[in-house]
Amino acid sequence: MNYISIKEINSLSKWVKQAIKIKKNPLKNQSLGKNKTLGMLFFNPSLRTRLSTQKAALNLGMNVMVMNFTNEGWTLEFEDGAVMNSGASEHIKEAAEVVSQYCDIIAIRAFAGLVDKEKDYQETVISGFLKYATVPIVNMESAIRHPLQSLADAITMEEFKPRHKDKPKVVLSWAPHPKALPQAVANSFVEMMQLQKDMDFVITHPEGYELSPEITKDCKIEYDQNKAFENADFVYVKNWSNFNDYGKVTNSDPNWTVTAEKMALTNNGKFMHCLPVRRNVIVSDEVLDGENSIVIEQANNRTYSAQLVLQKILKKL
Ligand SMILES: NCCC[C@H](NC(=O)CCC(=O)O)C(=O)O
Ligand SMILES: NC(=O)OP(=O)(O)O
Repeated sequence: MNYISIKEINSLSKWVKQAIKIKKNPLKNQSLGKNKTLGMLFFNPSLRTRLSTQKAALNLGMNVMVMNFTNEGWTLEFEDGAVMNSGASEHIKEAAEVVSQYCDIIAIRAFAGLVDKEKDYQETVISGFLKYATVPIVNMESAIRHPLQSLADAITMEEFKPRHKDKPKVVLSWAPHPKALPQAVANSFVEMMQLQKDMDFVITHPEGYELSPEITKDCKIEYDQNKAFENADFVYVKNWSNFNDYGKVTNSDPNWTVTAEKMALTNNGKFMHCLPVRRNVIVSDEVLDGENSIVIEQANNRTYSAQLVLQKILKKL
């Protein structure tokens, strides 16, 4: 079993219940991972993913090895048949096969390059590992998906959803950012929302900032952010760079920053963000530090989302 996309989940509600059970007693399965090794490979920075996934593995009694490819690994070649006479020192074929001999599970973080849309949307790095590794692969944010994040988001919404309402309203809102960021978090959030049975979902972003139509499919899009926020129970905020004008920042309108005035339009809505977040660019201090901000608990749930995934994989080894 691999965990590449939220689509690996057969029943989201069951997985969320199981994760909440793990959260109540995280050390219950400490012998499950005994003598098993998790290898975590990072091609980009991380705080939450690195520590929560490691913590999850330790809760299961696993050994953990972490490697940063950015400064410490050989530059990898991903193209079959490549003549390797320039930058890359090692082909993914050997690298993935070798790492598989040391690890029982390999977890990978490899962001989008945001230059070549086709390459990013083909998931070159994670697909290379899937092709050549001989052990299960876990996605710790790939070019286009961040499924450990969106599972943690689903856990968090279950914990904080209003009990009296049949169909909570959830808004995914774009917000400005000075750098070009990947679409992965937003994509996986959308895919997770498509698995939710009883929630109203709307995406809001400036015109021209549409996500991949293959991912958003039948999702409701509202270009008026204020309208989208009306009566929302959860406001999930994230910047992404332009998908059509690929990887470019074509809008940095500060009117899209989430402020207390905007949150006042919601149904006492909870503020969510995957973190790290740029204060007073994505969201005002007032909202982020306010009592309806659930970003810290959201980050806490990363441990239980990772632990559930590792637990399921370990049981199948
Ligand atoms: N893993 C959570 C988000 C990671 C990444 N954010 C960032 O790179 C923010 C960097 C900055 O704000 O400088 C993203 O958007 O996919
Ligand atoms: N949310 C998240 O994935 O955080 P890191 O990038 O710090 O791991």
